[in-house]
Amino acid sequence: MKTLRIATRKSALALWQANFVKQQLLSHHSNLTVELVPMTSRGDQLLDSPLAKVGGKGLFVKELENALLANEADIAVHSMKDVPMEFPEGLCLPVICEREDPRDAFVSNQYTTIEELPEGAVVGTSSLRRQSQLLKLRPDLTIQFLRGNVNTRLAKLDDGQYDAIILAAAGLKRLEFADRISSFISPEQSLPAGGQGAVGIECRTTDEAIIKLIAPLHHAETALCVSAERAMNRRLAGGCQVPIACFAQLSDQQLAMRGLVAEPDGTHFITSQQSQQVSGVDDLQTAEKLGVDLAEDLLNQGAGDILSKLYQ
Ligand SMILES: NCc1[nH]cc(CCC(=O)O)c1CC(=O)O
Repeated sequence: MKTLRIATRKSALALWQANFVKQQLLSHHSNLTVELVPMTSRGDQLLDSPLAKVGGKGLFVKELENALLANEADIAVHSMKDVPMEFPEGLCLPVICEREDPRDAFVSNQYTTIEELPEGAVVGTSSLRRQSQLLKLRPDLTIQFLRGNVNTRLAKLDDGQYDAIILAAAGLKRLEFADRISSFISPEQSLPAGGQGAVGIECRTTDEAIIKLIAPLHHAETALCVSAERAMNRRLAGGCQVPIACFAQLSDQQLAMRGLVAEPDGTHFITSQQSQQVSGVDDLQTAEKLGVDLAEDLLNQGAGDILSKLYQ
């Protein structure tokens, strides 16, 4: 076939992910040529306002989806955590690659762990999910707004504006900043966002040849876990940046999942934990049911009240 065009955002992490997909494709198809089509998303332009206020996470994928629909690119590479629950007509996401470390990471130039931070220390994050879980552990901390790509956030930490910041371990590892990680935060202390650490590939639904071409990059176990997580988010309508967290893991045909909805100030937490036997890594139906059941358990415990207050 002709050159395969990959739509990508221009941030270092997005380019890393697009190049990763490119290299994987080249290793499976020796005669293929692949080209990146870098573009700026609205999410990248509006770096000074909280994502929830500027329209949620669809902002990172919309421009790339428009490029696919306009046939200016053939596939788009996304962080699954930024991908909304519904796809525009004509597009699908048939491939989810193997997950990198799903945990949040604590990054500081002076302190090793959250526990070690002095009373009233300033921690940078703009994620209500991270904020609520930090404040639950340490109600004395001051959470300060921090957005921008991974490199910008590290530079702001080094500027001395924060005592520590929280970032996804996956992004730091991929950009070779693993040495900046002071400690990994366990999922029990900071439950990740659905899809965190996983990269997905979106394309046109009718492009059968392309769907076949990218199929070898699919990692069924990751897709199973991420499907459960996305099903929970969809049931909670957790499209925007809200304090919703979940994490699914497969071991011996048993898919185990934890989920939570929290008050941003960390005073009220609703959590649920469930598991389901799956028939295999392709048992997406059971995975999605697990996600929905978990969401319904959270709603039965009152998660709807927290969420509707936030959406107002
Ligand atoms: N919201 C931005 C975003 N989207 C994906 C990642 C990290 C990498 C990943 O989850 O795959 C990040 C940065 C962060 O949360 O620190």
